Amino acid sequence: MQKIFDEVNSLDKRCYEKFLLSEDLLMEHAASSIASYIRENHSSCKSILIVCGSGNNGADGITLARLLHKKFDVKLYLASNPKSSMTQLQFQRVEALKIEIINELFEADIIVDCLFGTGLNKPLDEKSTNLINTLNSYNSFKIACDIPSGINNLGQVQSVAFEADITITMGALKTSLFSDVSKDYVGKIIVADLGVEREVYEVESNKFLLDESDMNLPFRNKKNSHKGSFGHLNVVAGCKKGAGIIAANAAFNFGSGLVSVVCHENLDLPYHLMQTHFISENCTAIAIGMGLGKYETDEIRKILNKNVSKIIDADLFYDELICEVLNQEIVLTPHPKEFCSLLKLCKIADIKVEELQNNRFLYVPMFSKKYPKVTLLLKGANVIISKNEKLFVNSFGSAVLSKGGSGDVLSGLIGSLLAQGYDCLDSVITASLAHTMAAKNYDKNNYSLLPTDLIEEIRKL
Ligand SMILES: NC(=O)C1=CN([C@@H]2O[C@H](COP(=O)(O)OP(=O)(O)OC[C@H]3O[C@@H](n4cnc5c(N)ncnc54)[C@H](O)[C@@H]3O)[C@@H](O)[C@H]2O)[C@@H](O)CC1
Ligand SMILES: Nc1ncnc2c1ncn2[C@@H]1O[C@H](COP(=O)(O)OP(=O)(O)O)[C@@H](O)[C@H]1O
Ligand SMILES: [K+]
Repeated sequence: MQKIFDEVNSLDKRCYEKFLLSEDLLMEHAASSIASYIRENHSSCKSILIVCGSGNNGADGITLARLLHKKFDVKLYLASNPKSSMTQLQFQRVEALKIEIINELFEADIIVDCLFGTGLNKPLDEKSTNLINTLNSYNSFKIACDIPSGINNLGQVQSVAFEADITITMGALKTSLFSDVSKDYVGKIIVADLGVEREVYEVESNKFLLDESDMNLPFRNKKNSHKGSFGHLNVVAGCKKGAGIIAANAAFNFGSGLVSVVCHENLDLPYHLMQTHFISENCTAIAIGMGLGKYETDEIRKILNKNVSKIIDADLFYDELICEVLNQEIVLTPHPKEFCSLLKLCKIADIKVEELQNNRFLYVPMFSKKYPKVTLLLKGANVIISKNEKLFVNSFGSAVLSKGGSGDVLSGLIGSLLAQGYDCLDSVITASLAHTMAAKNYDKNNYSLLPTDLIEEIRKL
């Protein structure tokens, strides 16, 4: 996993003070990383348009122009006059080189966006909005320097933002790159070193971006085993029985030794799933909430108080009963609307989905601070997983998963790992990664995935 930071100004400052690196040197490395990327990946491109603002993000762009001058046909567009001292210094250097400054935007082979970086501190004016809209309308290959212009430090986009194919971000990963909103703008993200290795530049952090290698699949290492060695998951099915059956199916395919669907009615289940009318005596984990609908409160309360691992999803986030179990070591997997209801029920905030989506990295820690024993997975384009003080982002998901039933598969995967003895956080991290990797491996198209296709891909991981 890789560290993520809410801000990096203090890390830049630490480089000046602790390692005696100058701002000029850091900037040279920033620009040099983009130059190397272009030389290595787009050597046959001809024209490069670098669009610069008045601050140090613009200064990165002006520096880049100097580095690429002559090797490529570089044109600089200055959206405003150089303001910061570094921008002015870099500008004097390109003036000495007589690099061409243009006043009209054009569809170059590559566009590098150096308009605003981490210094964006107010909404874009009409001129910047139009400029970014024009750049977005071009078919050029688009590179964002540090962060796509228009995304602020909270990962919000007020009007428009540069739609990058790749973001080359300076020094370390920033939280703002991983809001759900940002996902449509950042493209691929790579980190550029700023004169020291990343591990030297970075300090401690409690936020992490998950890598594929953080997925710890349930391989069966024990030779002397039987079905009971790999747990027994009980999936409680409610009025929308399909949800429970999908979850149960996902769980069985992810290694749980036994999976039973708990339902008062007799169900027509696939042969590998068992049915029980009440929670099994020997169950090692319970998945509940998916498609639950109306249920007898006392019965649910009894299930929620059973002393086994639990994953709670969907309808239970609208029921006050949930508040009774938030001091347990449990897993909760709400989508944004369900999380808003949960926040309201536990008196943390009364907000609309839009407010949550604009501030996911604010409300998730608020919840975890109040309920440190709960492992929370907030669904979304970039899934956020949080336990106690630590927060993890899974950015591998895609719109392939925007389908009814995708969340039920996820609940089943988490339940499966809980049943097999994983702790809550490990279950959620591995299940979430498996869920998104499986979706990534589905190669037909990005619209037709069925829960059964997703489960089929899980089988192949
Ligand atoms: N400090 C350092 O050592 C380094 C800084 N670097 C670059 O510096 C950037 C940060 O530079 P700055 O702090 O100068 O900030 P920016 O270059 O992001 O922009 C800030 C400037 O734009 C103005 N501004 C902010 N929002 C605006 C809006 N909506 N409309 C019009 N003007 C607006 C500000 O008043 C300020 O003049 C980073 O993103 C990174 O690209 C890198 O070169 C790495 C090293
Ligand atoms: N655009 C997207 N990018 C990444 N993941 C997505 C996207 N859309 C949906 N998902 C994932 O799909 C799942 C949907 O879950 P949910 O909304 O509970 O569906 P359901 O209840 O119908 O099963 C979540 O894990 C969510 O993170
Ligand atoms: K930028």
